[in-house]
Amino acid sequence: MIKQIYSLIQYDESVKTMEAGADNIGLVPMQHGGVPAHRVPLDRVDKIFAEAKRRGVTSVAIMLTNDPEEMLQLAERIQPDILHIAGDGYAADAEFAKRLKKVAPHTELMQAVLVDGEGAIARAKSFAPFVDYILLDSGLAPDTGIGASGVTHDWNIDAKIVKEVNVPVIEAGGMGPDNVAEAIEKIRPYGVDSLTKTSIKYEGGNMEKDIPKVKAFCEAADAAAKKLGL
Ligand SMILES: O=C(O)c1ccccc1N[C@@H]1O[C@H](COP(=O)(O)O)[C@@H](O)[C@H]1O
Repeated sequence: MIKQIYSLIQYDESVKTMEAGADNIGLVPMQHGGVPAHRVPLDRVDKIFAEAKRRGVTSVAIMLTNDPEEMLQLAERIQPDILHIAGDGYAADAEFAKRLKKVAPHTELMQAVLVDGEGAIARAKSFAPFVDYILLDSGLAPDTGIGASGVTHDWNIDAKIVKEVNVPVIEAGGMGPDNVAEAIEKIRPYGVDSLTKTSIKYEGGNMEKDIPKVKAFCEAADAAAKKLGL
């Protein structure tokens, strides 16, 4: 079971998050869009992703800008393992996937799908022919895009998507140590993702990872997957 942990900001907390069991680490490289306090300067992104590579941890860069040209420039500059598109006004298409391969040949593509009703099933299916992963998430906010809501959505829809879409699915949205096992049992995803419930949030939008909670999340996910033989 892949455990994907967002949103890393500092180098030290990134190292501790990897040590706590994260398989994928996600962050917001400096760009137009997203929560300002979460944006990471590119020289620090390089340092964090180099350490991830050294440890065999997958690096994920989330795109909250709605400008595909800015996304491609960032992908070319950063060369993340996965580019995660989650803006409120632009979603990946086949042409974008082709262009991404040209500028970042080793970068895989992950598209966030807002699960706001049964219509999410058709949306997820429409991305499947050209993305490497689908991430199912909750909450759409102007400027900050799909996710970071800290709330769950209808897991029955997610379970249908996992069965019907032939692409690995990462489950996100309000996931934490308290509910990750239940989500895995119900949805049977390829991976699970957590931000809010494994972070300490401060006034003004600043936050840091809560390392004991990251560890508890990873352990609970692994135990649930083992129990189910996943
Ligand atoms: O990571 C961010 O800063 C971010 C900002 C804006 C939208 C999405 C973002 N991250 C993604 O949202 C999920 C779910 O968050 P939560 O656990 O419900 O709070 C997060 O893990 C990222 O995939």
